[in-house]
Amino acid sequence: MTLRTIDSLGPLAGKRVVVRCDLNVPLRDGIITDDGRVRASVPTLQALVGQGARVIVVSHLGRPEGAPDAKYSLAPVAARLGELFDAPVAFATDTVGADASAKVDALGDGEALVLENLRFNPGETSKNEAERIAFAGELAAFADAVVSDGFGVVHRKQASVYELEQARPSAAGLLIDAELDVLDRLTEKPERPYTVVLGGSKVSDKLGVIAHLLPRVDRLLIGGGMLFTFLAAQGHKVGSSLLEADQIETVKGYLAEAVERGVEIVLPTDVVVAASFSAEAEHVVTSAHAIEQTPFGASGLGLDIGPETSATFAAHIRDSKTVFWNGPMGVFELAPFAAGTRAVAEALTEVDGLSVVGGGDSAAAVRQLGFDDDRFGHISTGGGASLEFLEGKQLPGLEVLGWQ
Ligand SMILES: Nc1ncnc2c1ncn2[C@@H]1O[C@H](COP(=O)(O)OP(=O)(O)OP(=O)(O)O)[C@@H](O)[C@H]1O
Ligand SMILES: O=C(O)[C@H](O)COP(=O)(O)O
Repeated sequence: MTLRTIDSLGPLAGKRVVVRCDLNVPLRDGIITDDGRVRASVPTLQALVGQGARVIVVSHLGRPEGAPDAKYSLAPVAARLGELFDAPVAFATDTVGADASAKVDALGDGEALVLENLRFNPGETSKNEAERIAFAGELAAFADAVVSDGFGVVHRKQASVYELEQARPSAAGLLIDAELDVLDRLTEKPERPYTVVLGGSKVSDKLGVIAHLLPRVDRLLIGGGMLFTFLAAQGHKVGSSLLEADQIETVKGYLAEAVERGVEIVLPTDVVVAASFSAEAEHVVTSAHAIEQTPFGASGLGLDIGPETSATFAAHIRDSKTVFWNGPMGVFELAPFAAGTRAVAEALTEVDGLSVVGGGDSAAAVRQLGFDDDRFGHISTGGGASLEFLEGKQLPGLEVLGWQ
């Protein structure tokens, strides 16, 4: 089955439409450092406003713990949307409280309103279905119809992604549709060699994906925070680098399975190790097998892949016909640790085939490092979501929209 489209909702002029976007953008001191996800949301919102709908935008930002937390406010995002949009964009300081109700009531045809962060409410991410249904019901009270367009979050069974869509007539927005168009090409007979590059810091989320990718890909290149769990699985010490100690046995299993399947898992041979987590920190390039033998000993932190690894990864990428990359190779936000991410991005731009970058921070990284979007086949707004889609999993946020 294919996705239900906005047209299936009938005429929307004068109707209140709640639109679930993924406006989870990187912020530094309250300033948006990459507005890619906001820009990606605009076509759907503009189409709805253009029809005279009353548009109520909902999203999460970061991982607040079910209560208001000023550093995760969507206020800067609402302001940015206002700049990108040809219509006034209001902002409610709560999600389903008095301010939201008053502003929803005041919304005119063809106007837009952003509600405060969904995750300030415990019902959004609750493991308890009844609590999610109750919160979805409060959101649904604002809606005649629901449009789901937060591709980056479709892998989450959360109230606004799954239960809300069942509480009102719902359809997929233009972004989800466009994302699936490209990602489908990666699941249906990708041209080979097919390489997946994994990095980033959501290590436990992404390690789980590897088991499902092994039967599908030819090569996995491992960088970023997750590389240290692989090195530890090979018996190497990793100093104070990011490590998921409880995943070491699982990773040993992946390494063995990869050998059986003839899939190459390519691990770094050198890394950049720093004395502390700071742009000014003293740092050295060292063998990936001697991380604790730098002057920083066991307190050394691996913050990037080294130059030899960058060259190896770049060669594997250039030699592929299909490449999917999720997760920066290092802490690219700090200039001394951005080289690995830059090298991988550069190589992706040289792929003779389809190259896809997925993930909020990965997309932010390539733009921050000066690469134009059009140098890649596609920049997906979903990191974890794209990976789980590529695994061939049924994702809750797509299932409720009719996708099978
Ligand atoms: N060696 C490392 N140690 C610590 N953090 C790292 C390391 N390498 C990369 N990172 C961090 O990983 C973060 C991005 O990881 P993340 O898994 O969130 O990627 P993503 O592209 O945003 O995917 P998603 O959309 O799923 O969030 C960056 O902030 C970067 O600094
Ligand atoms: O950044 C993402 O991958 C999405 O916005 C989902 O965020 P989450 O991993 O906190 O659910």
